[in-house]
Amino acid sequence: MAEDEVGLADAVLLAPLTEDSFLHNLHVRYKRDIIYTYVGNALISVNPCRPLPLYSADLVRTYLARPPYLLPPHLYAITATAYRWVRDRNESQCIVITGESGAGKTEAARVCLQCAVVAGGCAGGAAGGGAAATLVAAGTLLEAFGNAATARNHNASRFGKLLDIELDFKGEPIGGHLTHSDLLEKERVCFVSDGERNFHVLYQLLAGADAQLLKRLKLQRSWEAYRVLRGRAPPAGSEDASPPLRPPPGPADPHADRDHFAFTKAAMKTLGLSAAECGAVLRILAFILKLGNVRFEPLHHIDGSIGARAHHELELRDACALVGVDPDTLALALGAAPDATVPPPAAPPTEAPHEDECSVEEEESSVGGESEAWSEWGEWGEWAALRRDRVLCALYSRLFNWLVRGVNAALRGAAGGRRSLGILDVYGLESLAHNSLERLLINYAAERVHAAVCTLALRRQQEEYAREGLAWTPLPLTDHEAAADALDAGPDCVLAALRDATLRAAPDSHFIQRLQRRRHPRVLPLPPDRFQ
Ligand SMILES: Nc1ncnc2c1ncn2[C@@H]1O[C@H](COP(=O)(O)OP(=O)(O)OP(=O)(O)O)[C@@H](O)[C@H]1O
Repeated sequence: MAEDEVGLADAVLLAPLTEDSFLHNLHVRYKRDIIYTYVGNALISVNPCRPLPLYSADLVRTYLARPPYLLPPHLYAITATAYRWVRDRNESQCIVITGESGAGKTEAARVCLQCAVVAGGCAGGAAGGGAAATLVAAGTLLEAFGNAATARNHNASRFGKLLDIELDFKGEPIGGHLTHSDLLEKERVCFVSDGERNFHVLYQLLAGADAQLLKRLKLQRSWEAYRVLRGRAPPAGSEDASPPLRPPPGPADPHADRDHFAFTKAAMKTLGLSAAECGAVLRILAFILKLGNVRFEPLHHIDGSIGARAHHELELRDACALVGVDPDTLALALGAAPDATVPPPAAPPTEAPHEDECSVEEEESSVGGESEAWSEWGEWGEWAALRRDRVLCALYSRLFNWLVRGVNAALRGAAGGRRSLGILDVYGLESLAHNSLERLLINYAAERVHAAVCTLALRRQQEEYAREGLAWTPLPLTDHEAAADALDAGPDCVLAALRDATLRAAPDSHFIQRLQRRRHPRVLPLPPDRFQ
């Protein structure tokens, strides 16, 4: 049976068009491995969760040569149409990919990029060389540093990105630009939830580095040796190297991390990073792994007060030697005196920053708080651990931004480049039991994109029907815009209240009280420190 005979290739033609008939159509097609279905100009892709023989350079050329309505629905049709508009009409286009986490957005973005690269090759450029190779290398590098295994997706993007591919008048890619939202889920670098993994590159380094490199970086091969990779913190009093409660999910192929390390290194080279820069990147990664292992123990000062001292001092010194930082200065900056001769730093704040920002579970569980002295130490130890985690988050985030700048420098097109073909791959919506500030902002960005898509695809269409006097049953639209407005529009919105509270350095409880006073109809404050 030909593909176009399985269900309907365009759901708009379903009669009656109901939610049930729509889902049934997708299901019928999916059972025959037909994962793509149109809804007018939009394409629905159902994740097959296994490789299908749907992609090839020859097929790209077929879609480039023929109009989309003569061929079955495919991402190539969407990309080829957008590509032709840029090339032939000199109008910039953007392919917007949305869906929840694990839906297949990143894979779809990869397919769109592959299609654009092959199309550029057909236009005269050497596919696989020049800007095309740089674009592919950029994808590989950012996936290594910006993706991680989560409970839902073994390769989840932890940042949103818009890749603009600049085309010349022949349609050949001559450069590009990557915009990322500066919203990398950086807290993952210091704390991984049970059953999840840290950023891929950290495992790749341990699995793929040869013995000499490991030695130079003072690293051990086993990821279990590193707290930031182990996931859940070990129970109180246990050794640092204790196994995780549940091992993080590794890639299906046991050698994948090792093999991907070679791809990541090759991508850095293709993007023009010098050997010295690549070495510095690896040293920073090693520093993160080692500093993450540094814990704190009580330090009794001569004046009777209690402070904190780095427990794994050798690890601290090794880590600092990698990046040229003085370990005593770093220990002091973290609030931990390197030895008793150093005076204790200023008193820790009365209101410690919220655990949302970085978990300190390990230290929390290792301090009993039974005596006054221990509870005092608990505050110090917790504060020092929190600072350590903040350093890790900030460092990784800056490293990531630096890499994105490097990618953009490598992608910079020839002056006077024409319009661009954009591929927007936003974060997937995720609702977890505990949603941190970063997750709130990620979901907020997704709501805004959904709002834009709904406005373009549905609301405007209905307005057009109304203008033309056509009879139709109006579709009830989920109001993504109102959800996003609750966060960012008007003086009563959540983000305005949060900004005020931050500027005043007010504790969480004040922020929640402020939300209570503002009585936003869509925001439910849950004192003392949460809201829905
Ligand atoms: N077209 C496809 N063919 C084969 N497998 C696919 C396809 N799309 C997705 N998958 C599988 O599903 C997994 C999740 O897809 P992907 O990483 O693209 O999701 P996502 O929507 O980008 O998720 P997140 O928002 O968490 O980054 C992929 O790693 C892959 O194994």
